[in-house]
Amino acid sequence: MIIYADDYMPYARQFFAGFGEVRLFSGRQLQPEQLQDADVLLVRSITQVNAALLAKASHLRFVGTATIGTDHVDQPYLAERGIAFSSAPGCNARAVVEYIVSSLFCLAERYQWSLTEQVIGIVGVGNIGQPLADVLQLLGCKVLLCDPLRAQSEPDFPHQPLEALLAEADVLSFHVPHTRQGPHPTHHLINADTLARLKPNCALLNACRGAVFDNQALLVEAQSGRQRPLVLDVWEQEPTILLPLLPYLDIATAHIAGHSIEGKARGTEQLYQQLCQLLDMPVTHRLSDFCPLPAISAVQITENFGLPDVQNLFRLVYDVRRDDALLRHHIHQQGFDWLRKHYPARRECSSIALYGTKVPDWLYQIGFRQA
Ligand SMILES: NC(=O)c1ccc[n+]([C@@H]2O[C@H](COP(=O)([O-])OP(=O)(O)OC[C@H]3O[C@@H](n4cnc5c(N)ncnc54)[C@H](O)[C@@H]3O)[C@@H](O)[C@H]2O)c1
Ligand SMILES: O=C(O)[C@H](O)[C@H](O)COP(=O)(O)O
Repeated sequence: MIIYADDYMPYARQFFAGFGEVRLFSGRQLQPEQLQDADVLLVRSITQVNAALLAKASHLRFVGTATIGTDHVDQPYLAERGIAFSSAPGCNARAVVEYIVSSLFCLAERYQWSLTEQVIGIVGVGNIGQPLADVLQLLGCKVLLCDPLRAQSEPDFPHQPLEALLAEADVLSFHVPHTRQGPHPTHHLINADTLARLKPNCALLNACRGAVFDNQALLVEAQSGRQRPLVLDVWEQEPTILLPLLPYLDIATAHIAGHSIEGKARGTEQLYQQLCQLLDMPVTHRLSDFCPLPAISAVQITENFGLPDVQNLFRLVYDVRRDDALLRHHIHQQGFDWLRKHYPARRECSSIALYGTKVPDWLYQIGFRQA
């Protein structure tokens, strides 16, 4: 069996070598000729998987993407060809939650907000939006949820229409897939019209897909003198991003919200498990076999620990300002893809065990580990 895997997929050889020969490729450079003998294709979000790419892949049985988003894969085409497909739902959801929480700490410090006084709207309440809402509620924030699809299938889901969030929220964070069709398309949900309906200082955060925000409309608004807090991890037309927007952003990063070591490696592990199932093979590898020890693995919490201290604890694990500085420093010389390929190690809260006789339960609920 020949397995083609993106060269930026951690532990691909370790997980997949038992199935056959693993060949690595560079995500944006993959050509149809390379896939002539491929049985399995494992990609990340930068490879467009469609009829053109797979034209010569006559042996292909399985395509996997080690990502949550699937907008780069033509799934109907795979189904037509009888090629099994799997994504990695939830693999890096924790990392994205921690990216947003870190961004909110940063905005709160910069603008001297009390987070507990902010109304935070979450658009898209799935594998990322729901735990984000839970964490923010544990931190004492008021949260409004918008997810019309969940509202349809779950009668008790506390859905508020987007209109309400636009009018009431002090912060809006988006966690939807990028869609152009269906009853609730998300393409350019934020555009000139919706921007005009927001509170003037409403902060906008996008860590889902670039085209959920009309980037040009953001630039026009910013250049007109209205400067709201803005956080962008994802951009239209990556890797060629709208550079004139950069000076107006509070936090700008290179589509790395989900790039914790755990998040990326879980993606590989989930695809490995899917392939084992498809081929009826036993699961013999686990992420814990490969994941390195974190640099800091334990913290002592005393009885004086309170809500205001959580920001310091959190910053021990992840501080989004590091990634913002990396983008601003390297984007002109090295570029967007280089930043993603050379992303420095980052762990999740679960890598830190908390010790102490009175560790508040909510710290574990936020994601830290029990010693
Ligand atoms: N920046 C990153 O590194 C990164 C990492 C992971 C995922 N993502 C992106 O985030 C997206 C969300 O991830 P997830 O795991 O939460 O996905 P999910 O499928 O679990 O949840 C998405 C939710 O959005 C809802 N939704 C769809 N259309 C909507 C609309 N018009 N308005 C409001 N809600 C709508 C769905 O009902 C669903 O509950 C992914 O599709 C992916 O594109 C980005
Ligand atoms: O959808 C996802 O899971 C994320 O956008 C993912 O983190 C993208 O990272 P990439 O696959 O491009 O490295």
